[in-house]
Formats: sequence, structure tokens, C-alpha cells
Amino acid sequence: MTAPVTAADEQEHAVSSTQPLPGHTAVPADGPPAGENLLEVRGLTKHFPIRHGIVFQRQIGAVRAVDGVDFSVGAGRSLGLVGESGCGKSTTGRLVTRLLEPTAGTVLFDGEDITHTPEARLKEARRNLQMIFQDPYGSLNPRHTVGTIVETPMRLNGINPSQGHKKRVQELLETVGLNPEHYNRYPNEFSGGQRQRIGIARALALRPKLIVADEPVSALDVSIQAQIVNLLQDLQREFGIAFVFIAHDLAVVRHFCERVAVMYLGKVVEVADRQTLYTRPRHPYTHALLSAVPEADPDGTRRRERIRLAGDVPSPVDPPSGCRFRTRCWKAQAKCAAEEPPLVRLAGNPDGHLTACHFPEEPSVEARAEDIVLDPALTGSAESPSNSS
Ligand SMILES: Nc1ncnc2c1ncn2[C@@H]1O[C@H](COP(=O)(O)OP(=O)(O)OP(=O)(O)O)[C@@H](O)[C@H]1O
Repeated sequence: MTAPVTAADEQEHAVSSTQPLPGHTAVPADGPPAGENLLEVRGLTKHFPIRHGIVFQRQIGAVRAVDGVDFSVGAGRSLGLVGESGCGKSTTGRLVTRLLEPTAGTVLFDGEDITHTPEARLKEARRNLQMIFQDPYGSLNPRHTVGTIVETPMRLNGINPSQGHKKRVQELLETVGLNPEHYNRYPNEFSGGQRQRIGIARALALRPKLIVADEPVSALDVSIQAQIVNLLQDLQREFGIAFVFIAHDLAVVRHFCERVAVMYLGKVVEVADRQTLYTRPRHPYTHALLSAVPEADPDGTRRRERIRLAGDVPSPVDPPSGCRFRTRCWKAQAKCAAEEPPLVRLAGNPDGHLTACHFPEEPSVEARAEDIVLDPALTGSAESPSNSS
């Protein structure tokens, strides 16, 4: 029986190794050059049918989980998807990675329309398009060794690394800050953060161009969250991997993502680069979300007014007409019920800042979200992360 993996075991591997993944070029410190979009999502829609009756299973309605979503991600770039629980973030991630079949819309990945590519021909796209899941406990098969877990995607895709599978897996374990000797151990011998690192090594095995990370840190302690976010950031910088980062924690998203899309009830209501979105949001919903995040207020003079939204999020089975946010919006007028606002660049918005609102906040209204409290470990002001996660 092997001894459990301890923090001490991990110390010497505290910093992730940065050997470039073959097929990837290291990204310059100021980020990759602006280029073609790696991922383009247009009108993406997923309606889950609601059926009734034991025999005929008649469709009596649909959960409109994702309802016409547009966004794009450049090579080596990161986009955060944020919004309250149930707004469709995970479903969007699963549609992008084709774990779910869309009801409508298109997913263009690396120049190819993969929206309806049959499962048998999806292999090539899947190599480049990986997913990291929220639950580091449930996403690893407890009966498989770490070696088998990380190696399996390579074997399934007929990839035979020149140095052999075992050596390659050990390299990947080092890349994610684990000890290569963990190859023969089982998931239950690891902590949550370490399991998430195993999941990341598995996602890296196929040298993806894009990783969809679905709440990758929300199940972890805050100090461990910082280590995993920093690891993902290292991977993005070193290997030029693009990320769609799904999270409800706005501080984490602000730390990791260059652009942020805010979702509400199956729609993207605002998207912008992080600085613009966090300091000058135009959509009232973004404003309300930001107002709920704690801010630094050392002298008690900078307290931001918290906006408390009335009521609950309406049902995605029967969403409000027009603007879906109107039933909770303090600025709503008759037009909001009659017409759905398109996601467009408003007067006063910089390029790339799109908002779906008939009566947006003034461009001069500041959210002062530069004061959002980040965990010290995320800002780098805490001790450097040890690899005991
Ligand atoms: N397989 C399914 N069948 C029916 N409804 C579903 C299915 N999967 C998700 N939904 C519904 O679709 C909506 C969007 O769910 P989704 O999990 O994408 O939201 P989310 O923003 O990721 O939420 P969370 O942050 O809680 O994970 C929710 O109302 C959810 O109940």
C-alpha cells in the first residue's frame, strides 16, 4: 500500500514546470498578437424539452437554458462567463465543447463549423477543445490510477508520444505542479486541489488550443483556488491556450480573464474587456452584480451602494417578453416589455464593449470595481503558493 501524498512530497514541485507543449508557442508577456478568432459562437441556443406522459412523452414546453448567445475568443485569449446560478453558463460551456447538441446557432472552432459535426468526426476538434470540470472529486474515475486517467485521452486519440506514454504523463504531472511519482496513485489519495491538477493534466494531454473551465475552483478552499487560478494563468501565458472561464465569483474572473461576458436568463447582456466592464458597466444587471462584491474600504469612505434586485430570477421555461431583466430592473419602461434590446455597441462605449439595454447607465457612472477585494493569494501579495493543494 502506498503512503498518502503529503504536502512535503509536493514541495519540490511547487512551481509548475514550463516546458512548452509541443505544437504550442510560448506567448509573449504582453499576450498573444491579436488574430483571428479561435472560437466564434453565433446565436447559440439550447432548449431542453419538458415532456409529459409515460407512453407518448409529449413535449409540453422547454427550458430555454441558452437562448441566442454570441461571443468570440481569440487564440491564447481568455473570456469569463459570469452570471447568477441557472443563467446558462455551464450549458454554454457544454455546447461549445459539443458535450451537448445545440438546438440552434453555430459554433465555429479554429475555422471549422463544428455545430453539427457527427460524433465520429468530432475527434479532431475535441483534441483541441478540452473541458475542466467543477467537481475534482466526481470527474476522476476512482478505480483508475493517475497515469491511466491522464494517458487515456492520448490512447483514445491514437497519440503515441515519442518518449512513450508514461514519460509524457510524468511530464504533464510536473507541468501542473504534481510529482511525477504520483503516476501509480489513485484519486482518493489526493486533496481537492491536487485532483483538480490531475484534471488539468488530463485536459493538457491532447495539447488543446482552447480549454473550457467550468467553475474550476468553486469547490476548493480560497487559498487553493488562488493556486489553481495561477496555474491556469501560467498555462495560458506559457502555452498560448485560450480559455472560456465559467464562474460566479467576479473577483476570480477579474483576476483571470481579459474579457468578460455577463449572462442573464440564457442571454449575454453585456460583454467588454475586464477594465471597462468592472469600472464602467452600462447594463443595470452588471451594475447590480458588481455592487454585491465586497470592496476594499480601509478608511470607511468609499462604500459602494449595494443594489438589491427585487424578486427572483424568472423561470427559463417562460421568460419575460422583451428584455428578460426588466422584471427586476429599476430602470424598466414600457419599451423593455415590448422589444428585446439587441447586444450592440452603445454611444460612449469603447470598441468591443457591447450592451443589451434600452435604458443603459450613463457612460460616466463608475462602478468603482477596481476596489473589489481580491483574495491576497490571487493578487500575489500572499506567500507564494506551495503545492500542498
Ligand atoms: N439537462 C437538462 N435538462 C433540463 N434543464 C436543464 C438541463 N441542464 C440544465 N438545465 C436548466 O437550464 C438552466 C441553465 O442551467 P446551467 O447549469 O447552464 O446554468 P449555470 O449558469 O451554469 O448555473 P450554475 O452556476 O448553478 O451551474 C437552468 O434552469 C437548469 O435547470
